[in-house]
Amino acid sequence: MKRYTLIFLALLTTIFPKIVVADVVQNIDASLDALEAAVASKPADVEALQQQLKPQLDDYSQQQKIRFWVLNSVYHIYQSDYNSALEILNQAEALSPTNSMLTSIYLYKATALIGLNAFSQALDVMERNLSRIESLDDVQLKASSYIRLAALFLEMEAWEEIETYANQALRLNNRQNPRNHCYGLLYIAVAKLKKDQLNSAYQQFNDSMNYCHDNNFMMIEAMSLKGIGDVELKRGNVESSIIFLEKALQAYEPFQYQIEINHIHSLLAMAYNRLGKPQQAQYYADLVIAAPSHGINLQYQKDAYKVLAALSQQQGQFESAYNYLNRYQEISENLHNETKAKAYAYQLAKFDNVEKTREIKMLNQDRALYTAQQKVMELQRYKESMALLVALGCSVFFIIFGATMFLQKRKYKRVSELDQLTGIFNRGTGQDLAENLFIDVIARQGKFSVVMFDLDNFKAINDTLGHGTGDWALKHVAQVVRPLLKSRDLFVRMGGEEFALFLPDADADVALNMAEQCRAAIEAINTKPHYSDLVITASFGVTTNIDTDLSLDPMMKRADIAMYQAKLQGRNCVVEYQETMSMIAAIA
Ligand SMILES: Nc1nc2c(ncn2[C@@H]2O[C@H](COP(=O)(O)OP(=O)(O)OP(=O)(O)O)[C@@H](O)[C@H]2O)c(=O)[nH]1
Repeated sequence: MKRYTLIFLALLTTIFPKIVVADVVQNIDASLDALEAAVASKPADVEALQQQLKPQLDDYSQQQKIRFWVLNSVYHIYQSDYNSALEILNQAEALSPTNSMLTSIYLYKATALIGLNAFSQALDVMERNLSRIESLDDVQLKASSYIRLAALFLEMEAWEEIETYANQALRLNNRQNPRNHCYGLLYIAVAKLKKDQLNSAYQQFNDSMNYCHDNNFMMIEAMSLKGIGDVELKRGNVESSIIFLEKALQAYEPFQYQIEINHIHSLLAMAYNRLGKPQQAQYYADLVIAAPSHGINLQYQKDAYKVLAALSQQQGQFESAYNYLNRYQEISENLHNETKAKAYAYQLAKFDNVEKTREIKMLNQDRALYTAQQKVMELQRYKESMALLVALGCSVFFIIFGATMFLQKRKYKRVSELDQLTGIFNRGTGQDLAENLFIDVIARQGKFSVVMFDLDNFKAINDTLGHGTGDWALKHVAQVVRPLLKSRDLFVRMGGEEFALFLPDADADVALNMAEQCRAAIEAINTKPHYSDLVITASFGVTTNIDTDLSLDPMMKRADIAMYQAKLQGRNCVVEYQETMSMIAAIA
């Protein structure tokens, strides 16, 4: 049994919640309570109890089964049968234990592994448990788990870790659970004593002694008393040391905690020897030597042999002094080697573990770096695709914008080219287009005719029926003329109530025919539904190109003269231009 295993196992009662549900459950729990008590204090009864309980296992709930197996494993740990303990704990772990029970299973596993000096594996288990503990939401469960972890580090004599986890537990526990607080204070005190921080160790033991006394944790109070006695002895306050050690001895009486009692005996032997009280020193030293010579007892027996050697020397019994010293030397060497081996194994395991942690940390850093790089690349890709998207969007926008602009422009161009009232070409555009058409025709030496017409008495329409009626008439004139034209013919509103037709490839007959058709169509406009008194007619002047015509100007002039002639002839008629008409026009 390792030095502090008993302290750790003393925590056992914290791990099993007492469940009171039904009679059967209660009976099973009561049996398990009995087994637990036997494991802790009556090892002789354990096997019999186990044989009694095993046949009923089928009636157990899952958690009761787990409790049974864990108690079983603890018994094996007490018996130093660590391999069996590990086997049973693996069995219990596979049964889906609760969080609290799983913490116990891990810690008992670590205890068993420490027992086997498998420090690296023990640390592994403890690490695994630690990461589990850290993710627990239940603060109390977390605090209890830290306390048990500190107890396990006590077993490994890892003083720094004890302080770390005990402090952690105290902080989380926040004095809520007196047991956790009590054990936390004790562990910190032991760590300080082992680190030779005697003043703070004294203070800490004092705190744990008072607190544990007030909260009825008598065994921890007894351990604290022993701790103070130990500190006082180391500080040279021998009388005070004896007072505390005697008190501790008394406090341990009810528990019959033999290993602890042996320790106190060895401390008292040393204290009385230093105080110059050989009889008492001899008495306590003999008690220690009488205890079984194994495990932690050897540590105490070593100290006792040293005291006995000193006492023999004082009494002049040099031979026995020599023998005691030899024994002392022998145990010292063994313990030293064991301690050295243990410290070496532990440091190695710790180093391995630190290395592993460092490696994991590095791997995590690499992973973080890789993830960051991926993110940057993703961002880059995102940016690129965004840029592409924006470029594409811009292109689409500009295409749409361009097309819209083009259409708008075309629309405005057309609007600007057209007469708004009638929808046919206005004078400017119509004349330009007609010029091009004319050039094209004369280039081919073809015929080109111009027809000009003007609505008759339009002023009267406006004056009598209003401008609206005038507009209506203008629109309907355009409407009836347009369908009569060929595709290349141009229909132009020259201004007011005057229109022109530019007819490519049309000789005089074609043009006259066209003019006549238009005239008839205008005259035929049905005005009745709207304006009963309205009659719309137009006078037409027609001319066709001659060899001297190099542009439309002279032709338009001639068509205009012919149209004037049509007005003169009584309106609503078609007149072809004649040479003589120029002279009449000139006279007029
Ligand atoms: N309702 C309307 N009237 C217009 C428009 N443009 C010009 N006019 C009118 O057309 C009339 C032209 O009158 P005149 O030049 O005297 O000729 P007319 O009355 O047709 O007489 P004749 O040509 O001799 O038959 C004027 O009263 C103008 O105001 C227009 O877009 N709408």
